[in-house]
Amino acid sequence: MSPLLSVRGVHKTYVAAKRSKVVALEDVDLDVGEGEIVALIGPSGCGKSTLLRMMAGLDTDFEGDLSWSVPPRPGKDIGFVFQEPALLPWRTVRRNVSLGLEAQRDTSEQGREQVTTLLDLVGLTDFADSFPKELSGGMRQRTAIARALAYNPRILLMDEPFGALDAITRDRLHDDLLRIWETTHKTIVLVTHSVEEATYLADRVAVMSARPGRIKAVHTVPLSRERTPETRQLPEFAKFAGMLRQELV
Ligand SMILES: Nc1ncnc2c1ncn2[C@@H]1O[C@H](COP(=O)(O)OP(=O)(O)OP(=O)(O)O)[C@@H](O)[C@H]1O
Repeated sequence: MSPLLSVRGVHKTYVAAKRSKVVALEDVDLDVGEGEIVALIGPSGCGKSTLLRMMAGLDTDFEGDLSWSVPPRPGKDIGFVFQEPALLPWRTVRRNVSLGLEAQRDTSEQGREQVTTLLDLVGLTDFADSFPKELSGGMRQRTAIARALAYNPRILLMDEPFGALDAITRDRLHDDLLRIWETTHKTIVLVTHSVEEATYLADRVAVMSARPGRIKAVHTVPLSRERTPETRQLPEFAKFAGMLRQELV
């Protein structure tokens, strides 16, 4: 079966201040299968966010090919979650989540029900009428995840979505994301700095090397798809995370 997204021979050079050039990505190849969770890890500045932004269609100024089995419809098929949730402070949680639907002028009953279902899925039903300032960091990020899912994108691109959270909240959100995945089977590409996060969440982990960013290796996570807090205690978990850590040095 052909992958949902195929990245082939991608090069990206930024022209920075004073016309100095930064080669951010060099000869990057990567496949992302339908329904797969792929983690991108690598040292700071290796081009993870750059690659994700290309996948999102936010950066089209590069060499190489990025092809989709079914081309994504702009504003509909790609959901993006950033490290900072960037919610609109004057809108309630429900109205932040429904933002994408409103932008598409979707005022259907089905759209409203989808928002209600998502609020339930991310555990925010009781906070639907709260404003962002009344939420914890984890709740804000849950709102951002629900917002990205509201228009039912085919792929969810997440750029260090849990990086700003404390360890306990982060672990909880990992389980929330896996629960969402079990319900939706969304394709997810996740940028992270954490080898544990990559191991716990992903089917495959792409390890990138330092500048210029290249894909050094792509590993299949040797764990069953069903991940529970006990998974973190398994010897295979520690061994795989340890191997990733070694690859990053
Ligand atoms: N708009 C830009 N103009 C010039 N250089 C840029 C720009 N954006 C990124 N870069 C450079 O491209 C390289 C890759 O940046 P990118 O943000 O993709 O890395 P990253 O792996 O996501 O980093 P981090 O893990 O620290 O978030 C870095 O050297 C960065 O300085």
